[in-house]
Amino acid sequence: MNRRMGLRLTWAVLAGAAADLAGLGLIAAAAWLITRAAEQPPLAALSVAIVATRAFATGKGVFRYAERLTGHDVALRAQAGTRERLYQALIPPQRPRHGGADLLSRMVDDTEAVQDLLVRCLLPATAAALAGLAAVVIGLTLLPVAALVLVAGLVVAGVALPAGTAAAARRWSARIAPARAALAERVADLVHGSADLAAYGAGDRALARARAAVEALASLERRQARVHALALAGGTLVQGLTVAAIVLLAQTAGTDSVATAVLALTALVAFEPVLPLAAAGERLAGIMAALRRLRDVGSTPPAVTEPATASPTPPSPLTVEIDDLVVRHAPRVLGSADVAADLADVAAEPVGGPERAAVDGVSLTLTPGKRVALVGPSGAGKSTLLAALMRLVEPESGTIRVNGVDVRGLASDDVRAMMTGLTQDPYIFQTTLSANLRLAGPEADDEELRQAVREARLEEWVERAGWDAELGEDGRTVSGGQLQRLALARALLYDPPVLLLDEPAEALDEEAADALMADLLDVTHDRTTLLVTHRLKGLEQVDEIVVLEEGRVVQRGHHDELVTEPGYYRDLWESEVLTRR
Ligand SMILES: Nc1ncnc2c1ncn2[C@@H]1O[C@H](COP(=O)(O)OP(=O)(O)OP(=O)(O)O)[C@@H](O)[C@H]1O
Repeated sequence: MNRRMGLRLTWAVLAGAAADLAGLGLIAAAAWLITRAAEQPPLAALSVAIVATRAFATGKGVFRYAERLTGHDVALRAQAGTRERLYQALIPPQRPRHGGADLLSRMVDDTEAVQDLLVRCLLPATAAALAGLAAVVIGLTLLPVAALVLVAGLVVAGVALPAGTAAAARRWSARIAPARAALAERVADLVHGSADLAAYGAGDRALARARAAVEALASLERRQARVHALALAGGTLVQGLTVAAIVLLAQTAGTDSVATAVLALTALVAFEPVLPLAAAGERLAGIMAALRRLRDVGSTPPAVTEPATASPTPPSPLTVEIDDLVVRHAPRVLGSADVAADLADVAAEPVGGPERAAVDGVSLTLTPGKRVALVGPSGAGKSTLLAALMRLVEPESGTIRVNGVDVRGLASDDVRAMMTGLTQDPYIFQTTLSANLRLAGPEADDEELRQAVREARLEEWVERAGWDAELGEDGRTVSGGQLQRLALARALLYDPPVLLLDEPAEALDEEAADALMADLLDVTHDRTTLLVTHRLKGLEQVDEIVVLEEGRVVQRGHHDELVTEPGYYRDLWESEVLTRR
């Protein structure tokens, strides 16, 4: 927290405390005024109390307004700062530890916890402590033993009860968080899987499971609400007992009626800011869990380490040399990190043993204008190799050099400016078709856009739909083939010195895929390209074909050589030829 925030927070605390003190003063002055007035003294004897009562009444409103204004100002600023830091923590590619929904909840709910920490916990607790202190001082001046009773009551209601509610909330959240996560999963299944559930008549069963999850959560929440209500009732009981004890003590000590009234009413009012602390204690448990989750996102290490001082980007033309590269993915994490954080003690467990290397000693050279095709069965490590080239994963060993410069010495953004292209899961944004393309070329003119669209064989659709057609989130309003071609057009528009293409013909029908591959092999002529593909037709045009299996290069060469060698390539080629007949 910087100095200005600290200052704003101090003002908010002071305003809150002043409002509570004014409330206390108002009751003390009013109690004195009423009881003294009953004794019918001359009016002059009451004038100070009358003015004080008015001043306290006005002051209470003004200070409360000031507290709300400054308190919310400081809390909203703190929340905005937390959100900004979270965004910044998310910018560098990370190991995928949190899913989209989980991150969204951290972004929205957990950052609100920062606001609640200040507005609902820290400010009220400080103001309540100051008001309590003032009430005790008033008590000490009138009847010290009553002040002691007041201290005891305030400590029970303001410290013991909130500590109890915080502990209970921690225990309850350990039971409620998994129930809530289970319900969220059931609802997500119902929403996203509605078409499949309807197709197989499984809707009723899924609904019954969701209802059971609702019931389980509701039952836990009802029990938690009972504990909450008991705690609040306990606070009010302590308040009543304290006031009764003070009145009794005052009467036993023979205190006059004016002082007794002041003592009793001051004690009553001193509890006002203290009683909500039981609810604040309960909220505090959730807030601490949210802050832990935020820290967890902030502490997620970036997927790759940036150099302390980045080397300058080598000038084109570029030669990329991959030498004995080994890439191993981090073990997958069991369950939602969110739930794990809520349970606090349940550490996120890696599933299974250490992962086998996804890329295991691959060497490959891309000279300017050379086209290399990477083929291999699913899970062979093709996309992982592309991810290593784009600096999205850190290799375990081996090197990638561009014109002799190790990519680890370059800023990862600079590496991606040199080597990038079509990724395996392209994302289509909820905006117009042309804006989706311009993502890869904000400066591109209309002719460049049209050329990229032509090269990706997207012309017909663009003509039909129009450049301003609004596309749905994640490309939900476009077909799989259109989505793939749009992403390809993006890559072609960006036109990096080394073009990486991950299965460009994926999700297209045979004819469209053949046509796209033929065009692609045309447009990549003389472009340095690394092409991951499952289709072998046309690969006789590329300079080298590398066959990967279980992360290792098992065959490499030209199409004509590979179709004569027994192995994955020849088998795939034969089955492709057979299906084309
Ligand atoms: N983010 C990840 N975390 C952990 N393991 C991963 C991750 N991504 C891929 N893997 C694993 O690494 C191995 C190689 O995966 P990769 O996606 O590179 O294969 P691929 O050859 O591109 O497969 P496909 O042709 O199906 O796309 C697989 O065993 C896969 O399960």
